[in-house]
Amino acid sequence: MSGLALEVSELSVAQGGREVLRHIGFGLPRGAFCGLIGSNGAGKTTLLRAILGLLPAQGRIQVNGLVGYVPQKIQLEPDLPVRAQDFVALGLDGHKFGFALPGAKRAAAVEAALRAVEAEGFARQRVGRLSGGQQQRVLIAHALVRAPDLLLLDEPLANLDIKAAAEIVALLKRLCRERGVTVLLSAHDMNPLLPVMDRILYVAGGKAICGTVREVVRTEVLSALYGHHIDVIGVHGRILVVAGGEGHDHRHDLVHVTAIP
Ligand SMILES: Nc1ncnc2c1ncn2[C@@H]1O[C@H](COP(=O)(O)OP(=O)(O)OP(=O)(O)O)[C@@H](O)[C@H]1O
Repeated sequence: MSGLALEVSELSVAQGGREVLRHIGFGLPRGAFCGLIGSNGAGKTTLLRAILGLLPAQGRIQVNGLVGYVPQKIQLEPDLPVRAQDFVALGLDGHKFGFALPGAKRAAAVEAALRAVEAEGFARQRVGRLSGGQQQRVLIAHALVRAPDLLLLDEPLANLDIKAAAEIVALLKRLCRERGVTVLLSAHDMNPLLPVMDRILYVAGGKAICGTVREVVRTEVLSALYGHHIDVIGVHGRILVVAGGEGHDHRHDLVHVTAIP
């Protein structure tokens, strides 16, 4: 059996008639924590949706196991009469499961997923009334309840404060370590992920490069990816990735990084 949880080669994906990703390829080892990093519009959501088979794509995508997905920006109404534990149980009813689990097994699966994200304490509260960080835990438990091998998360740290984001990152890292789950998590800021990333998958200009942070976050590597000069600069214990060049749109190209491990 392959030691890879996900293998992608020669993948091209178009959105609205435009090729957003062009001939990208990478592999993720089982149990790896991989940050999918890129500016807004770089194609992170497109890649995750292609892996899920939700978008037509050219090339090869092989997922070795079951996939769980935490989509971007779910809005949960405060008055939605659904408790956190009920929401997690809905994860068992996905069309791919095909049959209903008996009650006791169902309850045990929900309980295990809630425990994995340390959400037992608010399991009986209405999901729409939980804090952003608590809701994110419930969304992860919803994706975890079928015990996926590969967990895809689309910008799960957006809208969280630094502490809540760090807690989510730590619990995801624990899932990698203790359960061998492979995590692919998209973010426009790699900063909060630096302490945990085994791999970084950096997307820019329709291309992608995958490796360790040390291998990828380098002036020459990112310059080649962007197709113009990039500086990776250390400032006050942080590292800035700065894109320059005449006629280039600078708005999204400053990425703050605390340290290269
Ligand atoms: N349904 C669609 N129809 C047409 N173009 C689309 C569609 N969805 C996305 N795009 C375009 O594809 C490109 C990649 O979008 P995508 O959402 O994958 O980027 P992203 O890296 O996830 O960015 P963000 O962080 O802003 O979500 C963008 O230029 C976007 O405008």
